[in-house]
Amino acid sequence: MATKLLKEFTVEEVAQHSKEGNVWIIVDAKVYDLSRFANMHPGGAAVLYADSIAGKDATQAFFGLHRQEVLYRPQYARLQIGTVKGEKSIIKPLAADEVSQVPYAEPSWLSKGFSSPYYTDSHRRFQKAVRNFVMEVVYPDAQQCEENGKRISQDVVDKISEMNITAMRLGPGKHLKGRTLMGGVITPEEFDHFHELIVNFELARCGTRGYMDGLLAGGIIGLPPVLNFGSPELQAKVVPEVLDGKKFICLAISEAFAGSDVSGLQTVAKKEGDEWVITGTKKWITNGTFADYFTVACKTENGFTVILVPRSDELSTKPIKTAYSSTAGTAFVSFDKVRVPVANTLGREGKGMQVILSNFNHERWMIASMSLRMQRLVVEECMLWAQQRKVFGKSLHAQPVIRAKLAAMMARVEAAQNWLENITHQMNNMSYNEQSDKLAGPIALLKQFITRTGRETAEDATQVFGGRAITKTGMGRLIENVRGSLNAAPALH
Ligand code: HEM
Repeated sequence: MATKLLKEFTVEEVAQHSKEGNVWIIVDAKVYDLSRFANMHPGGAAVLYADSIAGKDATQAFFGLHRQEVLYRPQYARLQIGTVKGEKSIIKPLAADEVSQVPYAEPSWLSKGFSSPYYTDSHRRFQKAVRNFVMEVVYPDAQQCEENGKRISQDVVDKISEMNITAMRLGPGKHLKGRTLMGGVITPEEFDHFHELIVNFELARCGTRGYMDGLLAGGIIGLPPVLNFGSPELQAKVVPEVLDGKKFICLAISEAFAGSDVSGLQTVAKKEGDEWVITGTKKWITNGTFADYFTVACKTENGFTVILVPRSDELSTKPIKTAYSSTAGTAFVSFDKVRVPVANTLGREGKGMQVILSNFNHERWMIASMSLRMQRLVVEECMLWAQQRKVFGKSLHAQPVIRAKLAAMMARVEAAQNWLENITHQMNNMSYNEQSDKLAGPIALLKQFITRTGRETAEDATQVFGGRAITKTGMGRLIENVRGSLNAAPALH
């Protein structure tokens, strides 16, 4: 709504409208006519007729109870009928690519006056482009799917494929060759693991944990074995289909019989001529409900073998209800004598454990980075809420107990960020094999640390937000959503 076209009212004029059926209020120098809305107000009509609210400046009361974005939703924005004469609004919505001014809401390299040895102009250009894209294209879909549990919309898949976001989430490498990244804002040759970290961070800012996995996370962990261990023919067919968003792939390792104990897997592949015949089940398979390909760890005669299995009549998936939104597409997968060519073997027969373990590094690094960015989002939410919310006559922010919690949250994200950036720098300077050899330990420790700090941050945020931290709407919406994933970030397969 263009503010300048609206009428100006004096405070006295607004005060004339303070009764049931005729109630105006002021919020941040804007005048709202709530006469007809009152009966539909989610917080009830009565609160709007209170002497301290009706016909008055209700800015403080409003921001003590609502998210700022409430006022930007079209159905509420149109309740504004004017502005207050001689007063100016202070609160402005952030532009899509704008950096938050809330302390510690952004990694320090994005904050004014800070420098970093890791990020160049290329990363800065790239970060702006990715944030803009995520806020405009991904964020709205994320909010919707998180709520209704539907899988990511194909329109968003097409757009992220056009930007080559799925390809970039696999890290730097040959799969980027000839691809235009974020409309050409950087070249494939420039792209490194810090660019990739930026993609993970910006996506995680959607603050929707189910959708984050639904956002083709299955492919981020399911495609690398094809890229690194598949035959050239298999790669030529499968990689473009997946990176262009035409087909979906997931990683199928965990079973009801064996989760983290990979060596306990019971899905069996038996060779018959030039085919594998696969029988067994897989559980907790992220994106499995809509995947076209399954990167499957199987027990074979001489150890473990990883095999690429296309969906077929003998392969069935059913959704598993989990703690987070079903938009993630978490599946139980059954293989009933599924036949696939031996040419679909990824890596050497009997050497599947190497394929599985080398894949874990990148997966853990990705999960750690997304979890950390969500923790920073929680810091931002808590800081905003602590400023807005008044209790015992002062803002939450002025209460020592709350300040101590905020400080602890900030210290944790800063510590983890520094460690993560150091490891990312090592990844930039090591080959895939060197990373497998040298970084398995550091990355596993980092993930353990970040998921642990997530738990502590979730607990602190719950105390800061009180009962709101367990409601799916309103002020505590984000805290409620991320609580589960911060509490525990298991593997995705
Ligand atoms: C432009 C005016 C207003 C609009 C558009 C509006 C809209 C909303 C919405 C959408 C909610 C649901 C929760 C959320 O999404 O944040 C809500 C809740 C609520 N609103 Fe308002 N509201 C307005 C003004 C006020 C005012 C002036 C008060 C004053 C006391 C108030 C008190 C409440 C309360 C108590 C709740 C329930 C909060 C909770 O459960 O935590 N609202 N309002």
